[in-house]
Amino acid sequence: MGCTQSRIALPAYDWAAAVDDDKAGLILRSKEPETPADSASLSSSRQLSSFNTLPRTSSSAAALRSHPSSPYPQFRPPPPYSSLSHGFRTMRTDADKKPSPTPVDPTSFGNTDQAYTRHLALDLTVDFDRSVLAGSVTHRVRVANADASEVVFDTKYLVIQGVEVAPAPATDPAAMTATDFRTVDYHLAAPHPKFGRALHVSLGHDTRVVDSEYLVRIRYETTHESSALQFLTPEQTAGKQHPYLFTQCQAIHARTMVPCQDSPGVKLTYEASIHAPQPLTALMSALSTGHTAAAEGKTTTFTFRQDTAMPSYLIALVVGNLQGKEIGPRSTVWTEPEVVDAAAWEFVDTEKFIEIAERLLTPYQWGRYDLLVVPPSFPFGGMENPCLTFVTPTLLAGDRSLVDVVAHEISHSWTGNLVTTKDWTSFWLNEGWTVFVERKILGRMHGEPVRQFAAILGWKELETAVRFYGADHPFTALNVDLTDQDPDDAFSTVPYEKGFNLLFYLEKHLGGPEIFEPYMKAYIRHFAGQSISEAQWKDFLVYYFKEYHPAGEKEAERLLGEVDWDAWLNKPGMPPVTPQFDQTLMKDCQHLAERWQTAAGQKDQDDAYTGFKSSDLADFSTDQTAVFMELLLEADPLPTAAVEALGKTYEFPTVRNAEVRFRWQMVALRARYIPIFDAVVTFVLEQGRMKYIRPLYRSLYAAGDEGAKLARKTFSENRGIYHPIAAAQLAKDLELA
Ligand SMILES: CC/C=C\C/C=C\C[C@@H](O)/C=C/C=C/C=C\[C@@H](O)CCCC(=O)O
Ligand SMILES: [Zn+2]
Repeated sequence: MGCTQSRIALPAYDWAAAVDDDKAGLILRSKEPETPADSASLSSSRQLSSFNTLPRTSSSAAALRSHPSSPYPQFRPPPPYSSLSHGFRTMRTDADKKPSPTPVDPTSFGNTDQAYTRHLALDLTVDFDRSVLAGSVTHRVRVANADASEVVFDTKYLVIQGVEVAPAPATDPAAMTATDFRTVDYHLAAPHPKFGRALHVSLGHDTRVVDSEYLVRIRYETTHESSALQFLTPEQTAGKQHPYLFTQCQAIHARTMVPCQDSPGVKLTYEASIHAPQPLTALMSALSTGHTAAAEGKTTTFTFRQDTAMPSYLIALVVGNLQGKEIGPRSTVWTEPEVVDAAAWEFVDTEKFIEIAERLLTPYQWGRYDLLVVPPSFPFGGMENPCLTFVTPTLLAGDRSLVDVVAHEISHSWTGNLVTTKDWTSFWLNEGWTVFVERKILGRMHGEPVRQFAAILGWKELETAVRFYGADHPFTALNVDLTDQDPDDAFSTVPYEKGFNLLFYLEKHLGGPEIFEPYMKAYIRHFAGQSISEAQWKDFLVYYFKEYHPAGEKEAERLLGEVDWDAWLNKPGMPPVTPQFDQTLMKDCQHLAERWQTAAGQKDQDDAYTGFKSSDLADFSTDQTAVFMELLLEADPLPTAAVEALGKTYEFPTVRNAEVRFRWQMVALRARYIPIFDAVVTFVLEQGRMKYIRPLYRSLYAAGDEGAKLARKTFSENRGIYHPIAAAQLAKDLELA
């Protein structure tokens, strides 16, 4: 069953008032409430706040009022706070105030500098018999340029059936219906192999006025090629009784589900009516506003609203036999009934993560934070769909050891979903920031050595990626040229880990967490609701530290001047600075890996491995076991006897934890250990998370003739079980594309 929540509009935060209040001493003020709901939320939200951990420079008080030299004329910087009180609402994200249409996005045809979507309404029927979505989308389009004669949407693998346009009702900016729709000409451009077909819609009116708005209704259907959608047969689900559908729109698959300006530079709100066969439940990346069963008892209509502006890649839908179990005051975990208890147990710390993130950044903006455990073919660890994060069941380790992915997706509620990269060339702005916040959360939960150790594991994964591509490969730079490139092809751990390391380095270099954490809040507050470029990110960082660095502007300038920005942002390969991570948790991993390598070097000695005991790993965390195995993967391949001893000593062949199982199989494949092949095939057919299946298939493919044949055969015979995004990448990996 869908849940129903009403959304309370948040009062806008008034920086100027905050400055006055700050000077006066203690209280932060919001603007006068605009609605009774605002008033209700405001009365409970005026709170005292402790602050000013960061001394101001002498000029900063004046700067807070007006800052003519600022590259941000409207910017009134926040006072730095050491903590945020719960219930204190800082901002409202409002597409009206902060439209950020981009004139240019290398991966979108949207003419967003001319006309851009502010809101859209979906009305879709889920047809499991034909495996399509069918219905309409209505865009509320705002004219940004008086010369705009058309609006251009992205489409790929869609059947467009008709387009109508009407002037949007001016009296009600939220109204999505009009009586005077008229059919207009549209034109589908020739298909681009990666980006699909631009849909040109004539606005059809003689007078176009900047800021005027039109409703553009497009009737359409998806097709079997629509790569955002995976329809599962009942046999592919845990319950085996009902079909299932889920979507994955990042990076540029939203255009295969709905005609839209499919650029992260455009933020929109949305509403939806989804008609699904009974007894299935539909959920979206939005708040549920109810559901109604049709009179004839065959379908249920589920309705949704997302009132916080977000980019198209965050549109998400799931339809299946879903059951929810509450795991926190604003969180329910949704999954098939067969796994709901296990999922609720695994993710019990969700609320703690959200609260830590709120203290680090700003209050949670999206109302609900629900989790959906998707069937095993989900191609990623998690996807940060607002209000409803999608996660892979490979996180269900039974010991809560893999929930860092949930901390990661929660962090995206700020970095990525509130503050968004304006195009995919700076994907690291989403991911590097999110890994940074995720590890801050883990550090707050489990201590600084755990954060540092997670960073070491990340560094190892970055080294692996750079080794894989080659140190001069353009995909190993933070900024990637995506001209004529499908972002999926450029996707790797690099933006995650190199981006993290840039922020980790800056934090230390600029004076440590006491100085950097207030900047993190300021960054979110300043850019919330916007899509930004890397240049905007950097300008604000420089501006902030020159204004607020406790050692003064000159020292801040000196420190910032020492950063090799070009190497960090534009050069391929490993980062220009190698971080000194805390080694507390690393030493034991290193020691154990060295012992194995020494033993493996004594090739002819029968007793080379007798010194190893299962207790070697008894005190290791999952991350430590993973790093131990990463160290083995970095070194020369182990001899067969060592692989056998390793598996026997630590019982790796029976371990279910996906991170350990994956690395064990990688170590064995690296050694071309043929007895592992069956287990690898079992694992790659059990789940479709690309983090595991792509390296495993590639390694099997590289493990001699037998391995190569088996890899191709396994994939060819089972291609249908994989998500279209994963299947496309695997076909390339195995040279079958
Ligand atoms: C430089 C690359 C430019 C753009 C890439 C943008 C999107 C890539 C696309 O393939 C989608 C990625 C979605 C990722 C979702 C979740 C990840 O955080 C999961 C990471 C891997 C995992 O844990 O399974
Ligand atoms: Zn992420």
